[in-house]
Amino acid sequence: MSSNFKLLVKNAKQVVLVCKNGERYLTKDGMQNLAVIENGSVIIGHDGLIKAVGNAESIEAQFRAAVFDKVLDATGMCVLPGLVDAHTHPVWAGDRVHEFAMKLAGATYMQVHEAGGGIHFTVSHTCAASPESLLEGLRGRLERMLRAGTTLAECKSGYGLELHTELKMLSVIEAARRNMPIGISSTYCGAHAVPRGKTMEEATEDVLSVQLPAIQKQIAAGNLNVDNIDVFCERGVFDLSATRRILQAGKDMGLNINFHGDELHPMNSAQLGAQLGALAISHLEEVTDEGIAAMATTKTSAVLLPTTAYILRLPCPRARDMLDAGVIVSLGSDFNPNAYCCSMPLVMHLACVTLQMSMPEALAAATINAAYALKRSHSHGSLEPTKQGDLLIINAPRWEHLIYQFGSHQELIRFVIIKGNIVYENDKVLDL
Ligand SMILES: N=CN[C@@H](CCC(=O)O)C(=O)O
Ligand SMILES: [Zn+2]
Repeated sequence: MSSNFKLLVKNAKQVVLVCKNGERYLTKDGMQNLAVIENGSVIIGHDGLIKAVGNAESIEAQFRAAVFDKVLDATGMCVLPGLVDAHTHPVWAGDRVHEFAMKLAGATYMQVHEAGGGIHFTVSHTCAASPESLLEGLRGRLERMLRAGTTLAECKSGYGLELHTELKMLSVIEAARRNMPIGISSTYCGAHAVPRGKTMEEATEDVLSVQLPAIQKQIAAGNLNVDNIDVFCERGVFDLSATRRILQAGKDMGLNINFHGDELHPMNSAQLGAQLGALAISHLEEVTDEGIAAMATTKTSAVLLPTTAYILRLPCPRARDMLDAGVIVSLGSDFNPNAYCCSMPLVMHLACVTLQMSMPEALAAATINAAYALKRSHSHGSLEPTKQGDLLIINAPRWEHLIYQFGSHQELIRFVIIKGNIVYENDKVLDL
């Protein structure tokens, strides 16, 4: 007999929907009061979409006669939406463990960068690497993210800074997008640093008249999907006017504006992003009150990256002020050779402890709001009928354990499911 549905996850102690009325993002009280069903079940169809989610008894009564390809009994466990990582740099060669030692000894991020290390070090290794080896590295990192519960990740280029290597990175991201189960939002970040030997003006011209047109051609030919445009808007990197020109050119090509701003110095990046209709701005450690107000008005998401302030010992972004102002706060791992963290559960933990977010706020920021920052919240970020069937099953009696037990996602996550398919199963999870 042919089955009616792909998957039934039944009898979970809690099913965290996050939201249940089709909200595209959450702010203020909405982030504090997440939708949670006690003793719930979820059904996913053959098309990979959620067909029903609700109280276990009523789902049982309603679908008594249905046939499922697979049934998972989640008794004693909790179901959460797949996590969304709104900011990563996962394509590169050459680690920077030696720089970690320098920074621990007192060097700042910009001192390392200006001495030819940092992004420049990664650029020289990435330029020299073959696409095959970059793809192998990317695959391992995305698998690590997936095992930590990430089912949709933003992935940036930006360690090429010239056309050939930027295209190589975007093609590697495209290959992962076509062949791996994890969802990917692809970002062109050719203006991640000013290449050695060039001025900012020359680098800006190269992005505008060489790189962007060539990328546009590849998109039109169906060889690449690129979703977002990014610039590192920072003193000594790209100033406000160069950032504006590049972001506007990307927007004119149909890309979403999603860029690095106000990280090390107040640059008025948030105000610029709001003026340009940016979907999201990342970092914001140095955002001003005016910047916060502008982002709240234009519904530009603030992608906060607690690993950056932690590892560089920077002042933390003012998450509470942003939340109180009604900014759509989301979270990302900022995975890169400077901040080697693939784990959104750990990022949520840091957000709670170092940014003073509550656990529901952190989960909303790592699901529906991160999906909003990638323009995917119509299909991702909550467990609601018609959305993609991406979820985690954790072996704990309350969902908050995923944040509370920091560094323990390997012990907690029992299943990761994407489009109703089990993409990771951990049968070593024991009752703790
Ligand atoms: N700040 C700029 N870009 C990255 C760091 C990239 C790197 O150091 O390689 C970030 O988001 O933290
Ligand atoms: Zn970054």
